[in-house]
Amino acid sequence: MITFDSVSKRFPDGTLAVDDFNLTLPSRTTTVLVGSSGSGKTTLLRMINRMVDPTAGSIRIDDDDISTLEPVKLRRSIGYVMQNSGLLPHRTVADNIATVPLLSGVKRPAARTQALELMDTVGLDRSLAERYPSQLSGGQQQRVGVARGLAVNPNILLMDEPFGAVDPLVRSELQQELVRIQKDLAKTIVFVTHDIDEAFLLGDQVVLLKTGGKIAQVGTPADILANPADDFVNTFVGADRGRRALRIEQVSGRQVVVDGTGRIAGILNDGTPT
Ligand SMILES: Nc1ncnc2c1ncn2[C@@H]1O[C@H](COP(=O)(O)OP(=O)(O)OP(=O)(O)O)[C@@H](O)[C@H]1O
Repeated sequence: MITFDSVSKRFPDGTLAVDDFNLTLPSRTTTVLVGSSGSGKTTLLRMINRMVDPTAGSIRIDDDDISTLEPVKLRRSIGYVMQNSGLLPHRTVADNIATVPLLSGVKRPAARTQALELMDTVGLDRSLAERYPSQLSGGQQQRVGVARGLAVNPNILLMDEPFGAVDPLVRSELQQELVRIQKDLAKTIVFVTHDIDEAFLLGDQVVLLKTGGKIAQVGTPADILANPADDFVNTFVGADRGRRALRIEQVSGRQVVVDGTGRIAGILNDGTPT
């Protein structure tokens, strides 16, 4: 469980990126932070692994106040996946995946074996192990990024717009893959996106943010769709716009999100124990 308790972040130039943020992120579920540009999503995410330290308040992981933990050690114990994958261009796929385990002292053969297993996990053919990032498609690069995030077998996986830069079809494949991986691995995932459809598809808990990290609404996708808190949420969710007029329907015993044209926009987590 990750707990934000009255957390604020003011950058040295005076920007108040996050203003008195309070939230609990339950373990083994996916929390999605969604909001427009500059609402503080990335700042909130980076405070969890101490890439950014708050100027007020505290963050706990289970019972540990993270300000008491050593930042490098903390960072290496938490998976981090970013947009544009952040892969090292002069290292092969296998070496990219094994970066953090190697830094943490895992021996090369063991790290390589594990990297190949992780390629299976994220749906990458092992024959790509010796390629360099520039020899992969954008979607394959993002899969390598996810594998690298999982390489330390973290309890927590932070994902900052990981699928933002790929085309819609590949994006949809990657989203479905993440749903599958999460069903198997049950990590505590914190996922940042601009895209409300992606948020509803992936989130057990969805947090809609306004400027300053102010929470407009937090809840399950079903809660937010059924009872948008105010006009801001309504507009963001697109409840009053044609194609995005999302509603929930039961199909074959599962809850699905259907858009204004009747197209299935996503499947909600059905809460089935894994
Ligand atoms: N290092 C910094 N120094 C000063 N201001 C910053 C810094 N990093 C972020 N900010 C500001 O803090 C606010 C929140 O930024 P943040 O990147 O957390 O938002 P975001 O919701 O992730 O935006 P985006 O979706 O565009 O990535 C913005 O006003 C941004 O300009």
